[in-house]
Amino acid sequence: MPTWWGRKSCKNNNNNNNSRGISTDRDIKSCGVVVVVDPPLTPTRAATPRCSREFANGASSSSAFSGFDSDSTEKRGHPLPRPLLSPVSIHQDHVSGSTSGSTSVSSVSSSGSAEDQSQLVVSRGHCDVKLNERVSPKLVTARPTSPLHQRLAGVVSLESSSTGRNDDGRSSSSECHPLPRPPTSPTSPSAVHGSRIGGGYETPSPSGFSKWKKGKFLGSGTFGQVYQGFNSEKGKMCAIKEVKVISDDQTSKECLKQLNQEINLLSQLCHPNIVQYYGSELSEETLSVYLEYMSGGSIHKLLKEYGSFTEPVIQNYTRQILAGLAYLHGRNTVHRDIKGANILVDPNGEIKLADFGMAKHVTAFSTMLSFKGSPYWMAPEVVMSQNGYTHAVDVWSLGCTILEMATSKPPWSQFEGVAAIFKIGNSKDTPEIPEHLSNDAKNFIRLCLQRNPSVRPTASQLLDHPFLRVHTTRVANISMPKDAAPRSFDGSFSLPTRESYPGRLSHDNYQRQPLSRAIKSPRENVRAITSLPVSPCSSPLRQLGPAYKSCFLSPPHPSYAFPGLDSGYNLAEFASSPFRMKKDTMIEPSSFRGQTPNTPLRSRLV
Ligand SMILES: Nc1ncnc2c1ncn2[C@@H]1O[C@H](COP(=O)(O)OP(=O)(O)OP(=O)(O)O)[C@@H](O)[C@H]1O
Repeated sequence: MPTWWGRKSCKNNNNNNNSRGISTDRDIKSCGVVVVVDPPLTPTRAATPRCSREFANGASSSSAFSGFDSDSTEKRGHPLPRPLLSPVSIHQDHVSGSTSGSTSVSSVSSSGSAEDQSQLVVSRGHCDVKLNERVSPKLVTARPTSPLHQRLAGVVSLESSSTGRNDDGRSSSSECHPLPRPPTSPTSPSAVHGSRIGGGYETPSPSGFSKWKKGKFLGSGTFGQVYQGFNSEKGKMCAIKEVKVISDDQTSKECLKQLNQEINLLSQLCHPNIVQYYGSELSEETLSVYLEYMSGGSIHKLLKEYGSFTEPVIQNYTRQILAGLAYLHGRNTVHRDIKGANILVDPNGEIKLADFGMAKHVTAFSTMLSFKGSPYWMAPEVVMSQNGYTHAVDVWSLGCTILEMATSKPPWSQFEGVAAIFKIGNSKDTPEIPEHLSNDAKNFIRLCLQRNPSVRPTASQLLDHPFLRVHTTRVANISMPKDAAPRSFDGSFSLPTRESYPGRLSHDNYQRQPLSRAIKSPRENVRAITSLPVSPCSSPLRQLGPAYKSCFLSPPHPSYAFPGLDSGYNLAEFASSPFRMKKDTMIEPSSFRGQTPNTPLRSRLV
């Protein structure tokens, strides 16, 4: 069994043995990066009764997105409507790699400074707080409007640097004044519960009673344990992600920071293909995050249990992953750790992106130089830490995840950690693509795995790819959520027309198809998608593809043909397309506009 399968065994495990074979700093430095091997976790103390408080999201701060990069958002303003406010903001580029999972790697930035700072900056609304002392519990209750849980702040013990400055150059302040509370969104789960949004901290029960009941253990991640959970007030299931709070343990601090980052980010997001955040609580010794429960577990787990997926399943999952990514990227956020283990599946085959501990907001002034994620899924530019990187890293990782779904293994899994990193970063090779996949699938994967990130298509563009465009709506009785359909820039649904892709109308593999009917409206497009027949082979685009030979052919559905649009993609044409992703456009303020889906917030209450 390849060593990469053994990754779980080294997470939060005292027998932390770095199963990926990433052995020494020296080895990795030789290929341009520094790998920090996990130290074993400090054994956790026995749990004490909960004295739970949900994080207040309510402290108002105009820099609600400051957790991504508060500096730039404050200076430039955020063109999107202000999202729900975040309790804790963390300058993530300075996340330590030192205690992350065995596959987490910290690189040397272009400036030559390793990003393994153990001292972190927490930004609290308007003021960045230098938190290097444990704050007394009395102080916590005296400042109920603060968005940051004071006790957590004390435990995480954060400070920016010895200079007292954040890495963005702004002074840290040890003062933080109470902020007015913002109006709450009626659609927000937290608002309804009155626990997190705008309500300040929930009054802790003297008995330590929590409405969230912890159930069976689901698994360990790099940053904590996950349990099944139950909301005793609402009677709904949830997943509980838990990290022990141990004030003097560096690993615990790192885990807390990652979890806070996840809270911060997830609380801003609402999309059918992104796991929903319900709330969080800090007990005496534990930070718990309550998330939408996905009973199917991860794609990684399904692959392990049932083997590789068939192409229609890959198609369906990929489409949903991309819908989530397009939404995320539309909010200028990069996931940075897309892989089977971080993509959850529900019993109906609905897919949700999870594990936002690595995610990062991209701003006009920052490109990312940190080296985070899982090596086998990492884009070359991440491995090489060259010139920063952008949303394209997720597209590369998606390509790797498709290969993972098709073969049960990530690309280059035959290589040990350092060799794999070298292969990704220093070779010209691209991962092997299985022969059994259709031409559409192969073409799609090749587009994702282009070494030059600037020619990789964006997630939104990939949603229009024939591999996904022609699809079944039901795979094993799976209904495709309408939000997983191609989403146009303004959040409405649309299918591509000749006008939208002027440069992509030919491909050797496909014949020009006759036009049948024009799609009249985005709504109609959605209906056209969701009412398609089940057979994946009915596509007119597949008539010359290998899938035809091995599948039962059903007649083409009229709505598969689009006016003036050929079926295929031409890699060269795509690369020269004006629609291809350019780094500059990723950070243009104008690109921020209109990408927030205009679907109403879903109320997912536990
Ligand atoms: N919302 C959820 N619903 C159901 N299971 C979940 C949920 N979130 C996580 N899990 C499961 O819990 C386990 C640990 O998840 P976690 O996200 O902590 O780590 P991971 O993604 O496996 O690894 P890493 O953190 O290193 O990326 C996984 O098996 C995952 O499938």
